[in-house]
Amino acid sequence: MKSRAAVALEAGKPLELVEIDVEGPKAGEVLVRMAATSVCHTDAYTLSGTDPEGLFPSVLGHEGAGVVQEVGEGVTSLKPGDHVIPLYTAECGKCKFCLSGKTNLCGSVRATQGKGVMPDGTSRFSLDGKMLHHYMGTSTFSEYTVVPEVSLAVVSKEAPMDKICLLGCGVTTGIGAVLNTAKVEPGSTVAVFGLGAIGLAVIQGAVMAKAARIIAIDVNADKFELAKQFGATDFVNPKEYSDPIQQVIVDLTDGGVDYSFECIGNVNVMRSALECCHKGWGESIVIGVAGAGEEISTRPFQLVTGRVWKGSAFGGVKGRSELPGYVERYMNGEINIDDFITHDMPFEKINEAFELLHAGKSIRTVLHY
Ligand SMILES: NC(=O)C1=CN([C@@H]2O[C@H](COP(=O)(O)OP(=O)(O)OC[C@H]3O[C@@H](n4cnc5c(N)ncnc54)[C@H](O)[C@@H]3O)[C@@H](O)[C@H]2O)C=CC1
Ligand SMILES: N[C@@H](CCC(=O)N[C@@H](CSC=O)C(=O)NCC(=O)O)C(=O)O
Ligand SMILES: [Zn+2]
Ligand SMILES: [Zn+2]
Repeated sequence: MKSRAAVALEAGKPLELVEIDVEGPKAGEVLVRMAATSVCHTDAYTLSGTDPEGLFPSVLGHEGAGVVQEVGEGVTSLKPGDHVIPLYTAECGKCKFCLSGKTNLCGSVRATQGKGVMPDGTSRFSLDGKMLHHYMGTSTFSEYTVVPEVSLAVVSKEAPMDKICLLGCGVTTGIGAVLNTAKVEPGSTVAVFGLGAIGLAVIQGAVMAKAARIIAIDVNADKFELAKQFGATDFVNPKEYSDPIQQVIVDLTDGGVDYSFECIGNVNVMRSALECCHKGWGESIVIGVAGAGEEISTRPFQLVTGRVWKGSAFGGVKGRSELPGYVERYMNGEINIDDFITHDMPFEKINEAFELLHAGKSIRTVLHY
């Protein structure tokens, strides 16, 4: 079938709006018609060419929601008409990871996902007869996409897809990093580096966890107003200080924070986020994604003296079993998604959405198919 899509033909170039060919679902696969998608910084990162797993040409996009059109052979947990959120972190429920009880990472489709193909090693997308790669197992920048059954969460049909698409990545990642990865306790002091959708969702999670003090840090002061609305209590622009930012935060907090979150993807800030943690117990959670060849460093003494460095993928959330609950919590007002959406546009304006993100003018732009 034909499908409207925005294709990443080459690194560093705008997406091309074209009609691609999409093959029907094979065994264990599902054809989904996307209703809405948003642009996450990770899409921009891959498009920039710095993602070591980045492949071109490809159909990017991983923050979306849609409706099942057709299921492949052997698919039993979904049917046409179901509303779904594609998951870049699958949940098969059977692999070593899923059975460990220790992680939300799933091993069932991750290897082929990273190679830009479906689990059978082939692609369902082509343009003028030339194969296009899939992306993150989701490829939400095509109106029709094919996704493994294990990479789809079935959610309520009552929920607006142009809002809950943000649960496919940004909102869930930030809230989950606080509640599942850090397990922030009431009364804690929290520092959040980077106030895009991920950082704002961390702030929302910290409020849910009843943190006493939430320090919002960004080099773009325009981000502070929304951070305040989400519940941040202190605002720090590193550009206004000559001291290293970790020293500024340590001085502000009588020795450092209980928890810090890096929501940028900058390895120097990752170091600052660790070093602003309190001696003896402070934990720093890396959420940001850094480019090929980038490495983190600190003095081992920082860890010897009790600071902990951790990472978080999709907020530690198991998508198939837990995302329907996130949707319910949005529907009953416990989770705020609406305030992340600074722009709504038709899908055809997707390159404008990337420009707004790069310029620091948007939090999330929702694109409507
Ligand atoms: N681990 C995971 O599961 C996930 C990771 N990510 C990653 O999280 C990061 C954030 O994503 P978004 O919120 O979509 O990005 P964004 O671009 O909307 O937000 C980044 C924010 O960081 C700020 N910033 C940049 N340099 C800074 C510095 N030196 N100090 C302080 N603030 C600075 C920017 O002004 C901006 O407000 C990206 O690296 C993305 O790839 C995103 C989703 C899931
Ligand atoms: N391809 C990248 C990996 C980037 C990465 O870490 N992705 C995050 C999600 S980012 C979403 O916006 C993640 O969940 N990672 C876990 C995983 O299994 O990929 C690279 O190679 O650096
Ligand atoms: Zn994302
Ligand atoms: Zn699994």
